[in-house]
Amino acid sequence: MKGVEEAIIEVKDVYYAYPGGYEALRGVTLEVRRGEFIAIMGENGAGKTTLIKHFNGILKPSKGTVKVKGIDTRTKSVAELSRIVGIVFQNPDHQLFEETVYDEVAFALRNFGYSEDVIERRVAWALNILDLQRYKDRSPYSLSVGEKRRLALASVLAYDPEVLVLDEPTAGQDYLQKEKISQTMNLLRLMGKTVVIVTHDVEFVTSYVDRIVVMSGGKVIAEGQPRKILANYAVLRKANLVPPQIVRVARALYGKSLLERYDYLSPEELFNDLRRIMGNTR
Ligand SMILES: Nc1ncnc2c1ncn2[C@@H]1O[C@H](COP(=O)(O)OP(=O)(O)OP(=O)(O)O)[C@@H](O)[C@H]1O
Repeated sequence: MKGVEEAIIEVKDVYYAYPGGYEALRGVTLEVRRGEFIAIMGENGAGKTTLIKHFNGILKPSKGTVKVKGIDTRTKSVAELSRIVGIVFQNPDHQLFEETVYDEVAFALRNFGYSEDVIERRVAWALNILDLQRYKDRSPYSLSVGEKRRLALASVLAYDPEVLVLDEPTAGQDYLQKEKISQTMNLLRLMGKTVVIVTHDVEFVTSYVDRIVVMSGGKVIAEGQPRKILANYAVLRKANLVPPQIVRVARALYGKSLLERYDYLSPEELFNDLRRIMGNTR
């Protein structure tokens, strides 16, 4: 897909030092293309959250540039950029302000001046998708952590930004709710959205992303298709990531040297390949 879609976010040689002086980004260059799903992975403290905070201008680079739809983020307010790039942060408590779940999801829509009937439809749609409709009259603070995280996602989904950035979307979700998040990913794909997911969840990314960007020590240390990155033990080790189960099975079967050749991402791929090798067509 390289070179075909236009870049919607362009990060060019960005350095960022927090006020205390700690340099959390040390020369990051990255392009996110329209309609692409990418995962940013890396060990704790690698700089992932610091990087995504540059996407809607909460943080501005100390050096280098970040452009959103060709516009330098230094020239726009966070409110303006947030209409294009909606971020769902790791800690939902920082994003919930309203008295009811309904009002929480309606908040941005009211700010953007939508009519009440459009707001009502959009809120119901987003709450349904994330299995929160039954809580619509409750206080956001009465929800569990997993529910609060889904509520923060519903709020961003409802106002329909072009790019959605999700920081650890599957953390704290049980199996069923993880499925809800997965369905939401499929929906976003159908809607042609651009999605950036920050995650440590190697199993989750195998199904949803076109490209993985691996960060370590404030730098991008590798990027590429999931099947290449997730079979690269050296990169994964550097980023404190455990390879997906299927990669571990393939390594146990074929050994380290053949892992590049047998870069399965699902049990079905491995099974079909085994059938092919064994000549079993039943
Ligand atoms: N407000 C701050 N002031 C000073 N240093 C900070 C601040 N916020 C983050 N840092 C530091 O910057 C580095 C990068 O942090 P960041 O939150 O971007 O990492 P991360 O890759 O998102 O980690 P995690 O996987 O734990 O969420 C860390 O060493 C962190 O301690």
